[in-house]
Amino acid sequence: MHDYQAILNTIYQDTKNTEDKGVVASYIPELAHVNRDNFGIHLRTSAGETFGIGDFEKPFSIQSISKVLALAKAMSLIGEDIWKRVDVEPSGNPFNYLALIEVENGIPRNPFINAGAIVIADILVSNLKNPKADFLEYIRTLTNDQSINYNKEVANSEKLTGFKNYATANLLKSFNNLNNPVEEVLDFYFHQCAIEMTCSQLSKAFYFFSNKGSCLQNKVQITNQQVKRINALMLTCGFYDEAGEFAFEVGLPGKSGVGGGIVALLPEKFIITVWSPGLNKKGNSKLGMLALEEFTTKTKLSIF
Ligand SMILES: NC(=O)CC[C@H](N)C(=O)O
Repeated sequence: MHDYQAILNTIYQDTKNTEDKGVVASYIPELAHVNRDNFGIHLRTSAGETFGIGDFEKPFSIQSISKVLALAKAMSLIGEDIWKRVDVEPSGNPFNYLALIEVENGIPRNPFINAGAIVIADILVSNLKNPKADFLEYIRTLTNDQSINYNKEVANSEKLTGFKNYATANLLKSFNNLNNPVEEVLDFYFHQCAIEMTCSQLSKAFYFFSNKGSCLQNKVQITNQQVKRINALMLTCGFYDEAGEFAFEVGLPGKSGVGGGIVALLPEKFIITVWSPGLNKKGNSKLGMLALEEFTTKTKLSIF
């Protein structure tokens, strides 16, 4: 049995004073105000025990971490039909890379690069009655927490400056892989990314990926097979052109966001969430990667 609290404390102390903490994302202007010194780690075991250190109860912008929850919701709505519109291969390119869409005739490489996530957003806009309200409700149900909300300033900030995402959506539309108007899909996508959650709320939300598809309240959200697929995608595509490095150093399925959060999990064992807003060159949390590497090294708990 591991003493998780002691392990988290050690990792926090070891990592906190790293000199190069990376750079806070500023291409979404509203995110640039976040203090780079925030640092929190939270772990939830499958048995329901929880451990935390540092800023694990402070809300932050989950950004691309939301893409995993959006994919899970879309899979529960339309199942295997998703794969007619999005592929399941790692892209080896940055999350907002445009050229591949053109080369591959409008079928994004995977659901976690922006192009793929925008197609998933389109599926949710088509299949949810009140897309923004229903998606928020989904996350509140997964976590059993009504306090979770969108940060409208972050969503609007991205709407004003998200030229590359507009280009992506327009390109997808030109290949007939977007059924709804670009504005509507991106409004949903920017809100989805602008959800604010704490490390402990994210550990709760991702619980069903470590629990064969059943959430905290033991309600089945997606099938066991769908969970296997989503975890496989997190492992191969969750960190864009750094997915290999994350598997190599950490060895867990996981997902990052430019808000500086990373969630990773070991099926039927635990979910661990780290938040440190400074990013490395690939757009993944610098200290988050270091902390998770130390965690799986110390505990020897990885899928390998
Ligand atoms: N990697 C990320 O977290 C990117 C999400 C951000 N909303 C974007 O579309 O650019």
